[in-house]
Amino acid sequence: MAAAHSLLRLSAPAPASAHPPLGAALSLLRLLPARRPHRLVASCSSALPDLAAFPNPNGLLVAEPAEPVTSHVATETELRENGPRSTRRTKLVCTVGPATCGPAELEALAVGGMNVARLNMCHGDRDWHRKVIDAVRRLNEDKGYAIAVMMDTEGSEIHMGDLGGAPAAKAEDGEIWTFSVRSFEAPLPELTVHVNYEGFAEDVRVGDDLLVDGGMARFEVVEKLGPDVKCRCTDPGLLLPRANLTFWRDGSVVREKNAMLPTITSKDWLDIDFGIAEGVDFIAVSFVKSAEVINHLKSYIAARSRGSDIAVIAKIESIDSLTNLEEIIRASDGAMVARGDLGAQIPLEQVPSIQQKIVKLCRQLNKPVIVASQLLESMIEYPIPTRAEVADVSEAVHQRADALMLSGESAMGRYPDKALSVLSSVSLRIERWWREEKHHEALELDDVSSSFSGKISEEICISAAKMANKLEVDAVFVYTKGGHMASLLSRCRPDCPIFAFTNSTSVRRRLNLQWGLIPFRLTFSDDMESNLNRTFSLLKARGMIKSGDLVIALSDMLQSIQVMNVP
Ligand SMILES: Nc1ncnc2c1ncn2[C@@H]1O[C@H](COP(=O)(O)OP(=O)(O)O)[C@@H](O)[C@H]1O
Ligand SMILES: C=C(OP(=O)(O)O)C(=O)O
Ligand SMILES: [K+]
Ligand SMILES: [Mg+2]
Repeated sequence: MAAAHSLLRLSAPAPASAHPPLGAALSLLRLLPARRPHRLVASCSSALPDLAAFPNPNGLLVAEPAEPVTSHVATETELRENGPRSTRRTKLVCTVGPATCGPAELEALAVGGMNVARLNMCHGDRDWHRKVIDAVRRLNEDKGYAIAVMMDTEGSEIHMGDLGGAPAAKAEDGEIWTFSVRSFEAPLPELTVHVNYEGFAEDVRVGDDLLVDGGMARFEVVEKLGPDVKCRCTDPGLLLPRANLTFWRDGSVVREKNAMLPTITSKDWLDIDFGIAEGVDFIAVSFVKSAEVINHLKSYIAARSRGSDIAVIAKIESIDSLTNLEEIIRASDGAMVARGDLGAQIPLEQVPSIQQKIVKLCRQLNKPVIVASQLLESMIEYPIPTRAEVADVSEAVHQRADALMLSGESAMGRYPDKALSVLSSVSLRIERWWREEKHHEALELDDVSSSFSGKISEEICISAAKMANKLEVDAVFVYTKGGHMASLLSRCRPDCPIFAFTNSTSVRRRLNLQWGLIPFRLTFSDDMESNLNRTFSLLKARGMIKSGDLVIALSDMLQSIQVMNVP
């Protein structure tokens, strides 16, 4: 194919004096690889088999939409109320559980700004999960939301059994409890709990500390009797059904044979099949230890789900993952700082610095990152958070994480909507503070792409983000087929909303997790003029932009940047 030059066009229909920083933007343009040849995508017709495509007067193929642009009710309301520059950039993930699985409760989360609904396969059966997925899809279709679904695998952690149906059990100081790998009929014998992991009695030693839920109750191993391990309670506390167990020796977590447990169990594979069949958007893999398991799952998904591209999120919560962090994140489509289990596997005081490291690494590698667990733990019971929780949420927003997650707060807490609204308002406030302080240029980003054309997209996005900040534009529009250009732009964290248009429904839902992106599914062409006009009218009709707004438009087909006022 003949090499063409990058299309680089800067059109400023308003007088330059109306935008004094324009000169600065022009100087930025010199950074762009405008003189380097690269391939120009000729036509998008082959990517639109379901559409009637016909030549327009310019000889370019224009596709008529087979379905209308998808709307974002919550975002539209935010945009109208706050103006485009001050919409929330940090995305919100809510774990759905008994407190929020009804249609009305789910809708309340949608109204509150939930971007992704998370299903934890540790709990509930597949029928229950199917009903929730259906309810989310119905909300999207009937009420115009764009909520993605994330399935989170159970993995092979060591946990207690169901307590024979009891809601909880209290362990008192000095009591001797039996932790046993034997199965029991309900009701369980007194002071006895079942442990799900066969090798448990072999792995522990007399003198080890046994922590329930990372320390909510603590025991010391005093005697081993075949399958039974006798333990003395040293920190009294409440034992909850299926509570997580870790045992510690000389100040670190013990991983004997349990280090050999598979990351994805046979039950997880069945759940994954279920997730593929139900068309979930993300699969979050618990207790990832290496990149191999991610690569394996990605090829499995590619072989089973033709076309629909499910993103794989690595949960960083196992001590073993910390030595392979970069390799794991490179292999994944995103990561989660799963502080619940992470904090039970490493000393708690190490969690904050590891969180910061993972968030930074993900941004360097252009992967979305979720900060999860106990952000607003006290709101499971109380209508307001602690000051310390607000500071924790602020820190995650300040670190520019893509998303924040609620667990028990939304799954089984008393105030799921209030917890979500705290995440939303703290995000907005911290983002505004960041903007006022003009912090956006802080992080220097290394190259992520290995291909030349990828590097061009990267440079375009970096320049567009700098221009957006300097010119204080109202929005960036990005037209992207596979979503890559949108994520590269989100990675630069520009100080304005990013409207991302893609041909693919699954790409659109995936983009929902990424910082600052407001994704739409829309069939578009190589003719930027027509794309712009159509999207301007659509967003104007929805009150999301207005005539005179200054915007930047990018396209990954033309690898172009345009600056213009909305007509
Ligand atoms: N699908 C569900 N069915 C019942 N309870 C759930 C469900 N999902 C979550 N929960 C409840 O919410 C709590 C917090 O959720 P999460 O943090 O995701 O799980 P875990 O505590 O197992 O790590 C769980 O301990 C459980 O009590
Ligand atoms: C998010 C986490 O995983 P789960 O809730 O599945 O234990 C965590 O451990 O922080
Ligand atoms: K899980
Ligand atoms: Mg976990």
